[in-house]
Amino acid sequence: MASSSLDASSKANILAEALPYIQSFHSRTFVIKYGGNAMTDEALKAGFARDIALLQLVGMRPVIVHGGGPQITGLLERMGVKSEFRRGMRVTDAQTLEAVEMATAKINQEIVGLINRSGGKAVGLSGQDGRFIQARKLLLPPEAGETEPVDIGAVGEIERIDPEVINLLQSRSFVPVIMPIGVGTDGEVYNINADLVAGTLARSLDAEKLILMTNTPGVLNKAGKLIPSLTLSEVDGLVADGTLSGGMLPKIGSALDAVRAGVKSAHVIDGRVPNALLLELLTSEGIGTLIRPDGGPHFLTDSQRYFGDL
Ligand SMILES: Nc1ncnc2c1ncn2[C@@H]1O[C@H](COP(=O)(O)OP(=O)(O)O)[C@@H](O)[C@H]1O
Ligand SMILES: CC(=O)N[C@@H](CCC(=O)OP(=O)(O)O)C(=O)O
Repeated sequence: MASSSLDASSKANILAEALPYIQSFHSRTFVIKYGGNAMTDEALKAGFARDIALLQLVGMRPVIVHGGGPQITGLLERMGVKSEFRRGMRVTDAQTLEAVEMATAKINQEIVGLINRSGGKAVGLSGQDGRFIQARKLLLPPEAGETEPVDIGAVGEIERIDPEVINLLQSRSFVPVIMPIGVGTDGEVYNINADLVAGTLARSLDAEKLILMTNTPGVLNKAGKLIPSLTLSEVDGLVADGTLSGGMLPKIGSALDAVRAGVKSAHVIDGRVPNALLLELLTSEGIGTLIRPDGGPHFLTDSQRYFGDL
């Protein structure tokens, strides 16, 4: 946010602008999804960790859910395995699941380490810890030409999130850093899209905001221009006319589910912008796309409907 080239008065103005946000967001929970596509650069990752440490130190309660899609794909390539996706979900056989666990665990510890080195207090966990992300096998509803639901292996959908372990960590001022792995009733391990974990978690924790950090300036219109603000009902049209596609669909589905469930707003922001989080949370401008309620018709009744609509 502040650059060393700024004079003292500009720096003071920036701090003064941040103050009301720091006051009103004190003790509030922010679920931040850190997408694999936003963490390609080491300096950016370190900057993200510093921003998280700063938010924690001023009394806010960030909770991080990270992805790792490109990193998982990279590891599989090195193992000589080609990645396959169905409707945005990775087809996950036993070998792929192993790679998902390895790659996401590595990212998890890297983020935890960077936050801790920046003066924050972070703890890494997967949905297996305390069984807090309870999942079941996801079967994709049949589309045109298909008669049966589609089985894509060990991919999970969330049955329930038990927020107890997160509440406990937050009560002791730790920042939870969560990898997108869920557990079934018999201990089966599931690979879950990280956007879906973040959206459900934001609902369970009654978060102030859900912030989705990715590799685009926000939600773009057909001409490629940033849409600064969207209401729930406006999103329907963007899905119907194909403006939103691919990785943006689970993101928007999660954002809408969260906002409909009472999270005050969701934001899609560009994680490649230095200090993107601070700009979004502590300045009047904000960046990216804000998604907010409108009292209009609801998009997506549940994640099943999202999968069915693809
Ligand atoms: N209307 C849209 N606006 C912005 N991005 C879009 C849109 N429709 C599709 N996308 C795609 O969604 C991608 C972000 O999702 P994804 O690749 O899954 O990122 P992440 O790893 O951060 O979850 C963008 O890079 C872009 O290719
Ligand atoms: C089921 C499924 O597709 N899971 C994702 C989990 C990681 C993820 O969501 O990473 P990003 O947020 O970086 O895309 C995967 O295997 O790629």
